[in-house]
Amino acid sequence: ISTKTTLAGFEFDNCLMNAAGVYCYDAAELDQMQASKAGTFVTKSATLQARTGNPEPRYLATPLGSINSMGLPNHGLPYYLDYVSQQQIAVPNKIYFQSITGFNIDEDEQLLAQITASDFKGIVELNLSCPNVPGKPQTGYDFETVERILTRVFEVYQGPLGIKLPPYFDIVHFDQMAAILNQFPLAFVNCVNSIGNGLFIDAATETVTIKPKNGFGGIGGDYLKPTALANVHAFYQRLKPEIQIIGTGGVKSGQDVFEHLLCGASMVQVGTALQKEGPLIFDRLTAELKTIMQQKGYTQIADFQGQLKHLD
Ligand SMILES: C=Cc1c(C(=O)O)[nH]c(=O)[nH]c1=O
Repeated sequence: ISTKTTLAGFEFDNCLMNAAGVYCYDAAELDQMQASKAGTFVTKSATLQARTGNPEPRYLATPLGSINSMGLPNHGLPYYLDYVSQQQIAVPNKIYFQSITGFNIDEDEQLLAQITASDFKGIVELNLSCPNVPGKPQTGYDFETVERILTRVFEVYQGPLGIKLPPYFDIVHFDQMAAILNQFPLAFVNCVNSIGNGLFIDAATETVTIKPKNGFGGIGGDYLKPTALANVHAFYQRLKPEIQIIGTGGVKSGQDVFEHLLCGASMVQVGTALQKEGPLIFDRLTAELKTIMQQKGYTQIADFQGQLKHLD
């Protein structure tokens, strides 16, 4: 039974990896991802300059998931390009993901120019959905800006590239966004980032639980899964077949992985549960997925990928 997958023309030994932002901030965390059963890793979204991020407390694990307002803390793009460059030598024949996010279209272009000038051979994940930079709107909810950014991106960058989207909650938005994305040679669309600006409070102390933005932060975990599956399936149904789907959101069991694949994902990312359990989670998720496949008589992901049945 194989859980390998293909994305952007590359084969990965396992269809599981981390979600950007989790276990990918520095070399120590990325080394743990590299040593895990994950098929590959994505770096923390990188900006032109290193950032310390928002004041703490800025992350809280909750019984059903997590809330975060990290504020894009990262070591800056050169740090991650150096790390991936080393890994491309240390562990060759493996493709890595570099997440990037600019604060405007010119910064996106500068980030991509740095990647082009480097020896990076992997896949770029352009984050259009960071909900936690005060005063910065969710690019993914501004359709005209998304179209403008993608037009510029594909004018300047020739390598494999996909985007990380926020969750959408309206069928019309799936239609409008898919119509925009189908114009571009995207390798993939990653659905979804956290649900922006949720609020988790402590009734005992009558207080919010994270400091930034008066306690408002991105929501992950169990709360997110139905929305994540809907976004995966909606874009799987609407996008041209050349644009694959990465499924992210609410994955903490082999069944959750199976559901994302059934909805149309080609790769599945793990965030909140990885943060809680650590990289050994990939051993457990892989084993649980294989058990489900075996019970159903499947030997490879292609046997069931995207084949969610509707009620006619
Ligand atoms: C890159 C910023 C993000 C952050 C963050 O750094 O606050 N948190 C998220 O849940 N999603 C993001 O995309």
